[in-house]
Amino acid sequence: MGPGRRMKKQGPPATLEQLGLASKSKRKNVDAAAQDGPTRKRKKTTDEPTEVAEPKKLVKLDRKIRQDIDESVAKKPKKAKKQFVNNDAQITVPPPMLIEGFEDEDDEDAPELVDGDLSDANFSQEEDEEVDEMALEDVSSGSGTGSDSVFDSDDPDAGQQKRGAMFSDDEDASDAEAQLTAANIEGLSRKLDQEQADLEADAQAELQDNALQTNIAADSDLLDTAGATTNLAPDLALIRNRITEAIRILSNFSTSNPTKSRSEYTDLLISDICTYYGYNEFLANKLFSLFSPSEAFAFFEANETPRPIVLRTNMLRTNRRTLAQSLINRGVVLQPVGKWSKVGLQIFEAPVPLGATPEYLAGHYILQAASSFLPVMALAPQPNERVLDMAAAPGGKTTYISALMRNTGAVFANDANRKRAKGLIGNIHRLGCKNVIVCNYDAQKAFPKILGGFDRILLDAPCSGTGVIGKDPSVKTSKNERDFLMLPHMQKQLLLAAIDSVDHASKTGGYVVYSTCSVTVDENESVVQYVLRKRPNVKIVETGLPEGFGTEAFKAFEGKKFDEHMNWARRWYPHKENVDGFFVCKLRKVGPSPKGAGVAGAADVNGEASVAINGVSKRAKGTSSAEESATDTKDDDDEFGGFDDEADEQVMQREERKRLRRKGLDPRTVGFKASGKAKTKSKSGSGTEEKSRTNGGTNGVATTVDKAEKKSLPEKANGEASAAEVDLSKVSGSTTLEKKARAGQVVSEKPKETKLKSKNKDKTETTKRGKKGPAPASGA
Ligand SMILES: C[S@@+](CC[C@H](N)C(=O)[O-])C[C@H]1O[C@@H](n2cnc3c(N)ncnc32)[C@H](O)[C@@H]1O
Repeated sequence: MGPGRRMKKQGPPATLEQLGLASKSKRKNVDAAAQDGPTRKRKKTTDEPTEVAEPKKLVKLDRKIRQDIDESVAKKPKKAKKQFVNNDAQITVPPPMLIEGFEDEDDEDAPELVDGDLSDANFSQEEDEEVDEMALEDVSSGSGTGSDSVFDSDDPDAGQQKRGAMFSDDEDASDAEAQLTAANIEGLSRKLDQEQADLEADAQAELQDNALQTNIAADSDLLDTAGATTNLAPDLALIRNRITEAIRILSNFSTSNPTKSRSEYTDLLISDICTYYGYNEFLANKLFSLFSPSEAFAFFEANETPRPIVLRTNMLRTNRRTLAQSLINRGVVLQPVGKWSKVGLQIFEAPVPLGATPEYLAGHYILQAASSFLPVMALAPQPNERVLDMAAAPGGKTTYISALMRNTGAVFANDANRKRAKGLIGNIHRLGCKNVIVCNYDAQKAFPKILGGFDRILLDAPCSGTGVIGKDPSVKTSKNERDFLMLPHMQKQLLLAAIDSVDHASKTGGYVVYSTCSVTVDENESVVQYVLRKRPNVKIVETGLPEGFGTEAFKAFEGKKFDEHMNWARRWYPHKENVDGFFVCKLRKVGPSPKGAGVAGAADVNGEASVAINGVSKRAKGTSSAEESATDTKDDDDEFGGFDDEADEQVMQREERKRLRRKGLDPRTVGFKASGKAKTKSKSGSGTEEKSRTNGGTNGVATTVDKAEKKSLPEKANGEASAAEVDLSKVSGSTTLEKKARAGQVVSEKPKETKLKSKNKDKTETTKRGKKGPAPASGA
């Protein structure tokens, strides 16, 4: 089997050497390894008999041509057969060799394979088959329900070309085709050439006809909008010339004697990009806006080919050197993916299906896009931690996390899509991950409500996939304006949930990594900026990835300014690093989330979701819940200092006055003091009566009223109702809209009957009191 499409077209991703990051001596080693591999492979490839490859090509021929072939075969089969030499005897398996370029440091991460580990690798055959079948089936099942519009950089289905390039289709070749001889092929080739020439001649004649009719053929101005697209089939060569010409002019606008305005050239360029590469106009505009014209061209060009195939060594089962050697023995041509990774191997040629080698089946590696190593490296999970992979299927990153933790601690691998969550299980088994718990929740709603207090969280968010167009060209036409409203909305919700679920007091962590395989600002910097605004207890930290690898994220975009440390987040592009487009941002939680954060951020985005009923801490990990509760009061003033306290106080006082009036009390007569009262309310954020007393309830009235209020609220199984109300004070610092929404929710938390009752009561009391004035305080 020859090199696949991507192997022929793509070079290796830029290594750190190319980025000027590696020492010269190490570079020599890598080069040596790279040279070694291809030489061996070439020998083997030329030795292989050609009849293995040829029938496969012919599978695609149409029926008429097949008939021709059959006829031809019938006429002279024997003569042709003679021309073949059976080279089987000459095929040699390269002897085991020690490969260079795999520094000893590779082994640093290799676990000591103790008996237990090995026994894992040695499943009984039956068990092996079962698990592998499941893994292969699940992994190839692709994006399932609910996530059809979202992308996974490692989804094997998203890259069908990849499979095409790596897996033999020989089984499909029919018997008749298998009998083809070289002579037939030669004849067929001549026939096809002739047909092709005829077709071209016809097309040319047709073009000339059209040109005569429309009188546009001899347009000398390349950048005239007519010409290339007026015909039924666009003249792609002309359009490409126009694209390069427009880029040349736009790149040196002042000196290139333009005949049109800059925006006209830009419009024409984008329109041509749509025609030439097949993007919808909305997406072409969005992507074009990220780059200079010439860089945009490079980006669109790079999207025309998939990225190189990369596999990740599973350090739970083996080490990279051993794995590389085994695969080289099978004729695979490979080299380390770059200095930035100790576990990645880039594949140049593979005469065997990489998804079915004994090493694959034994879980020694997983096929995984190089860029999808990056979020896990940034997350840097530590042994014995408690980690959540919030959107985990099919598990490329989960299993890497598990390996970095050396099978200790606990990794919760969640995915909202049930089918995909099941697929996770196959990979987890195959790779021998014993510290992973798979769950199937909508992370927007579930975390931290059901589980929180994690040391680290990875949110590899569902996204539009604009970074993986090379793998899935359907993105070019399927993503529209609506997607870029819906997806960021979901991403914001998920990221808020992640932040609220991590333990800021974790001794080893307290980190959230946000990543997408999209390059749009809406799904990346804007999402991070949004959560920074909503959660001032979070800050951006450096990813810890090698310097100079990737591009700094935007600090400003189209007039919007982002956080001063947004440049610590990183972007990767197909045209720059030859990896899938990717975004990684690492966040550190430095204080507890607001009380109202139990159902993360739900209120502010859609304005109607419920206020957090329960705080993070109540169900979070034992210690952290206590710690969060304990630090709540302490940290309120410092950690949430960025909140607009004054505005909050006004809202709270207004609410308090309303509440007193509903109770038939006159705020003035019960000693309601605007600021003091608000403070009392704020400090009662823990939801406990005691707390509101000790935290400076100005007088007994506040506590009494709280009690009365509690009674009027519906009893919830876990006594959460009152927490819902007091949460309001903790969710300060949000926008006016959000506050309004939240204020509304607090009210709507109460059952209608209660409101009605309360209204009636007000009425009754007012009637009773008449104009005599408000009821005395003691009546409360
Ligand atoms: C980019 S893929 C994750 C790829 C995965 N991290 C890996 O490396 O193998 C995004 C995943 O998010 C899941 N997803 C979408 N919406 C979700 C939600 N609300 N909660 C949890 N998972 C969700 C999708 O089913 C999809 O599997």
